[in-house]
Amino acid sequence: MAADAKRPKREGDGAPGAADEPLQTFLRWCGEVRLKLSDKVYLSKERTVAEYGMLAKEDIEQGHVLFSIPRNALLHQGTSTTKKVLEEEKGCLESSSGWVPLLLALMYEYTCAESYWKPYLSLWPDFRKLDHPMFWSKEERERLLKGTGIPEAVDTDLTNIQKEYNDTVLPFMRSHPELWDPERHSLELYQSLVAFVMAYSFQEPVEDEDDNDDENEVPNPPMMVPMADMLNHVCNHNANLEYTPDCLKMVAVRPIRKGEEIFNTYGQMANWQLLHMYGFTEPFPTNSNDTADIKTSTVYTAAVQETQSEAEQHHLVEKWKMLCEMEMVGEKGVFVFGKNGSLTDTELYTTLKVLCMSKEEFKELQANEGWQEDDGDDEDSKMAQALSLEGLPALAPEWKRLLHVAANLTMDQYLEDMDSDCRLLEEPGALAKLSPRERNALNVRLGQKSILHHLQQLTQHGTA
Ligand SMILES: C[S@@+](CC[C@H](N)C(=O)[O-])C[C@H]1O[C@@H](n2cnc3c(N)ncnc32)[C@H](O)[C@@H]1O
Repeated sequence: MAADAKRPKREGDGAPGAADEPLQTFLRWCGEVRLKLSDKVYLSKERTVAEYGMLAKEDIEQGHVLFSIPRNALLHQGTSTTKKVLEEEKGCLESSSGWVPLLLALMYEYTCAESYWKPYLSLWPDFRKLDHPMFWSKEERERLLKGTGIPEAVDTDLTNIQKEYNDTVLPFMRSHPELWDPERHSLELYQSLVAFVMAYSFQEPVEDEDDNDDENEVPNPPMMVPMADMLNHVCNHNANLEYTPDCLKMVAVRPIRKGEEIFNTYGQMANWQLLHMYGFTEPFPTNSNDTADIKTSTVYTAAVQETQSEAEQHHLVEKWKMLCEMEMVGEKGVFVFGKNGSLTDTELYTTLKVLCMSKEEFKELQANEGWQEDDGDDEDSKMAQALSLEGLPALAPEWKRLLHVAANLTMDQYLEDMDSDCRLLEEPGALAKLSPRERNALNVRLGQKSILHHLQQLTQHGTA
């Protein structure tokens, strides 16, 4: 038909993604590096939640390997052209983040026309699409995100990025002018690559031979995993990355129907974490991993408010000191609440127990220099049960009261005006009028407020 003949060719006509040249180049490269993609899936920028994503061409059974990536296709400090200097001089590249070697490797590979990873990295010709709060103005962060914990986290990131670049990266680049040029490999590029690593990299879990939680375990450095990082995230994901000695495999964790998007998991992420690290949120209230924090110091403030006499206040100071020494609380510490209750049950349980002790009980605790460890697993499950949502109403009245006051203080201080936010959800079309940043901020705030609100309700009556 004439009309059809005149219709300009759109992406999506013919084979999926056929008109996307960078994607085609990437797929050819995947073949060359022996990255195997199942016939049952394809990459697309259409019908996905955000730019590139993967879709099912046909029904997929649980356990199906969607793709497998040989380890030599992974991009990290040990596979980059810069490997030798990064390895030989690793002592100069230590930093609190542990990301400097990967970032140096990425700066080189991203700007090198002959890079082995060029077809992969060319999928992102610039990083303007990354919209992490670190790229918002400070004023916008404060206005939209006050009280969520994000502005503080971003301030720390920006300070660290600048310091890391000036103190570690710049001197290293200057001593290797054959690989890096500070004019080209600027602070601006470095910051974009930090955001890229935040949102696109993977961290292989440390193999735990003894099967015990070793707090001193050194985490593996992050790495870039081509193809796996084209998958978007939802909490109710349908695929998962498995690590084997030869390759990494993305495996369907439940049956997936034709046309469905393949979703990986980036971990159990609350919306504030998703926004901070990935620049997006899941629409309220769909994120089952959402959380709200109460600062440990706010529980102390609540205890002070509830104290009647000077003598009791004096005891509180002593109790707090002991809790700090026990590392249950701290200046920057928080108690985390999820949709099913406290996620920091040991710390919260101990804090409430100590703060609500009688003078005699506390004296005894001081004399014993802390209490004897109870039977580990049993005690842990008792605490988790007590601080689950069902357990909260049955807590001792004074424990409940402390939690209630702390939740009120958090709500008052940081997350005012819940009603006006909620009204937005009810007004037809109101959400559509918001900018993506405003919508993301609203999802974070509503999630945190609803958890705190629930906590307020469950602890409302000072009696069991
Ligand atoms: C690992 S990448 C996934 C591939 C990405 N869609 C692309 O086109 O490059 C992570 C980024 O995808 C986007 N993303 C992932 N899951 C999302 C979701 N459920 N909703 C909105 N954006 C999402 C975010 O921008 C995030 O920073």
